[in-house]
Parts: sequence; structure tokens; C-alpha cells
Amino acid sequence: MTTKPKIPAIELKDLQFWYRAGAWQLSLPAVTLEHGQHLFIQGASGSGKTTLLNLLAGITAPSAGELWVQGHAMHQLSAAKRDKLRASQIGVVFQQLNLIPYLSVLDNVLLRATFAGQAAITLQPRAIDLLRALGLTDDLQRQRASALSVGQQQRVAIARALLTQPALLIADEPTSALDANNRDAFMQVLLTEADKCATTVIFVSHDQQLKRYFHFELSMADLAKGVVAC
Ligand SMILES: Nc1ncnc2c1ncn2[C@@H]1O[C@H](COP(=O)(O)OP(=O)(O)OP(=O)(O)O)[C@@H](O)[C@H]1O
Repeated sequence: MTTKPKIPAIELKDLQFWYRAGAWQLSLPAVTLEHGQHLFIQGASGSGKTTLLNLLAGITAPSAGELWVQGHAMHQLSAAKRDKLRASQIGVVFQQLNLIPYLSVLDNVLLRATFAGQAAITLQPRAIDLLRALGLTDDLQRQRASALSVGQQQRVAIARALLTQPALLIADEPTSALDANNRDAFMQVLLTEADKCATTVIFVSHDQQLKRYFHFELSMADLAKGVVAC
């Protein structure tokens, strides 16, 4: 049995980020999130939700302060090292889904294995199972990604993010194009898969009905006030 190290999944201290000096700034005094916790974040448009997720995913670096993800000091790592960490340990589903339009649905999911340095052939059965659980039939799995609706593409993106059982899953409005039935199936698959491997989940949405699926909910205003731990 593998044991998780006793370090928080996420820890930030006096984290600050600005796109340019003197303009809007994200300031978060202190947050700690333990392994396996599922956090729902909400906030007004423009409050910095996507900016925070980009920092957690290592797409951007803090302007000041400390950000620790899985024990890695994101505030000190180069962009290349942050990319490597994301590929190996972090699953992301952003509003821009970044599917490769001319590849099949299944190949889009399997591409994640390649980026994470794992054998696609080994993970193919898991990819197929995840896609089926999300309501994407074998026939749809053979289609090009560009032939799918946005709601179907969101489900492909979550299957891709979950494929390699990431330590951390970050999702930005991943259900915006789903109807109620598909949304509930999506949440069940996402959180069941996350629980199987103690994946920490950080999920941003405007959809208040989704809160009930999570261990904790915080607003960007709560985070700015300095919530110490979830
Ligand atoms: N690339 C950028 N360059 C400059 N400013 C930006 C950039 N991206 C976002 N901003 C600004 O940063 C602030 C936070 O934006 P962000 O996208 O993080 O908010 P959000 O809470 O995710 O909004 P929404 O709910 O509308 O998606 C906004 O004032 C926005 O105008």
C-alpha cells in the first residue's frame, strides 16, 4: 500500500499575482488544502478564479509570495519544471478545452498518457471505460473531436484529465454546456474517480447546484480574507 506524504496538497502564503503593475491584483493571505479534499470555488466574474487556477496548475507563476503544490515550490520553479509537474501530477479542464480537433476522441484522451510519460496502450482500457461512464459510446469515441458538441467535448476533457489518476484535478466551469442528466453523471464519475486515488479536486463553477457534491465551498472573497485551512 502506498502512503501519501504528510504535506498539504496545496498551501499558499501571501500569494500575489498581477498581470501588470498597478492594475488588478490577486492577493490571497493563506490557504491550506489537504490531500483528497474536494473544494468548490465560486466568485463574481472578474474576481480571479481563472487566474488562481492558472497559478495552481503552474501555467503562470506567482508575482510574490509562496505557492506549494504537492510539496513543490511553484514560486521557485521554472516554467519548464512547472509544465513537467502539470503533465505528471495535475489534471486540468479549462474553459478552453484544448482538444486536438483532427484526432479521435479516444486518441485525445490517450494523448494525456504520452504527456505523462506513460504507455498509451496500457491505459487504453481505462480511457474507454472512463468515456463510456461519461456517456460517450464506442462509436463516439472513434469520431474526430471536432465532430462532437461542446457538452460532449467537456466530457472528453474530463476523461483526459482523469486518465493518469492525477494527484490534483483542477476544473474551471467544466459543466457549463451539460444538461442536468449529463451534469450529474459527469459529477459522479469525476468525484468517484477522484476518491479512488485520493485526488484533490479544485472546481470552479457558477452553478450553485453543484456545491452539494463537495467537502467545502469557498468564495474568492473568503479566500481574500485569509481562510487558513479547509
Ligand atoms: N491575460 C490577462 N491580462 C490582463 N488582465 C487579465 C488577463 N486575464 C484576466 N485579466 C484580468 O484579471 C482579472 C481576473 O480575471 P479572471 O479571468 O481570473 O476572473 P474570473 O473570476 O475567472 O472571471 P469569469 O468568472 O468571468 O471567468 C479581471 O479583472 C481580468 O480583466
